[in-house]
Amino acid sequence: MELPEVEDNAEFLERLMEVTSRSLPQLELQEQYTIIKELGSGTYGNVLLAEHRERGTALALKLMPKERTERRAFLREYCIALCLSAHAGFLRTLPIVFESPTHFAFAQELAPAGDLCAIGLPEAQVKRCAAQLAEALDFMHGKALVHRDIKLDNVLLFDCECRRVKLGDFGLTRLEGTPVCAMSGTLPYAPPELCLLEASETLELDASLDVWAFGVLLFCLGTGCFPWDVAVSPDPQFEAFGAWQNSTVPGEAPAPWRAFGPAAQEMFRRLLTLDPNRRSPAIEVHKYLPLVWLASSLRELDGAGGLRGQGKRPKHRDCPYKIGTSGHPTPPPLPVLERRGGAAPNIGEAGPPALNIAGARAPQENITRRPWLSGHLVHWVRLQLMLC
Ligand SMILES: Nc1ncnc2c1ncn2[C@@H]1O[C@H](COP(=O)(O)OP(=O)(O)OP(=O)(O)O)[C@@H](O)[C@H]1O
Repeated sequence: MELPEVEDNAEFLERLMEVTSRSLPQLELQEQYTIIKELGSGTYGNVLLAEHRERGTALALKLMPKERTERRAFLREYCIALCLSAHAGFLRTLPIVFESPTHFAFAQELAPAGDLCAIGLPEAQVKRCAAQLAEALDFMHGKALVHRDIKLDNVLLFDCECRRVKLGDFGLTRLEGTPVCAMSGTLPYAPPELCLLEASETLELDASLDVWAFGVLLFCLGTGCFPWDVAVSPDPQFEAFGAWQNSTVPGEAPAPWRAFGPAAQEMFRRLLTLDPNRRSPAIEVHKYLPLVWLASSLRELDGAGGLRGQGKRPKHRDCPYKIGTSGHPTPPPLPVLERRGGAAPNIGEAGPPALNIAGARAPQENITRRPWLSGHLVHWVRLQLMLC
């Protein structure tokens, strides 16, 4: 039996969410996993480091309180995360999903080096991040998905040299064309077209929104600072940048942008084009990888933890592990297991839905990938769709 033809991505997502919802185990807290510590928390929930009691496997468990989370929102985030797992640029989502009386939860692979908030990186590492994130964005944009929350906190590290970084957190991800209101997304990363929206207005989602946030993120990585507080007047940093962008013959770049050489300045002007219709695609960053990014006057600072410009600094964090003599990162020892707040939560294992969104663009070739759908996932999806 073939998978049914799917007319469009929205319909496919809806069906996948429906299938997942019907097979979602409802569990009391049992004795399957031990919660070790909190890895992070955000607006929508907590991410915990958990360990399977019998197998000893560690994973990241995203818990979303039911009192603040709509069932549909949880299902959407899980299904999109699972779909994007096919690409090496995204956190791998595991077929472990459940609801308890108080929470929704799903599991993802553990990113042992945390997120990208330890910023101010040497040029080589910034470029590594840029290359991998551009691939990831190209992949999801090719599937008409807009992440909407590109920021340092949502880039997860698998080593301290940024050889493997992945994008996570698909809580705000929607299909292109979805109308969104003002103030969705994180302020310093929000593009002007979003910042300028009136409360009564909506904007049709477009990949260019992620590209702008990607440009801001790369600036943060290179300098250790945000380029502005918010991308509208009268923010002085943004006004100076806007004037530079609008000038027909661009003169000297505003001060913070002089940390970069001409090639990187051109790249930033393309990623941060004020008109979203003329903004370059994220993948165009690849064109600039062979060129020097830092300004020649500042290159001696490279490798000393990055540059330090002016402006509002993103938070900093120490790298949780050292690079071993082999050149490979040495994972940190797991913390001593300790149970927090009584019984450890239990995690149910549901059959894994998987998603092959219609209209997929061929992925780029220069990055390791898992197959889009493995054999048993195809079998599982077929079974579920037969039962629909
Ligand atoms: N797989 C993982 N491995 C290690 N740490 C993780 C993992 N997933 C998330 N984290 C940590 O938990 C933090 C919060 O995760 P996440 O962004 O998914 O939560 P959120 O509630 O959706 O946050 P936000 O408010 O940004 O939307 C991340 O910034 C990161 O530090």
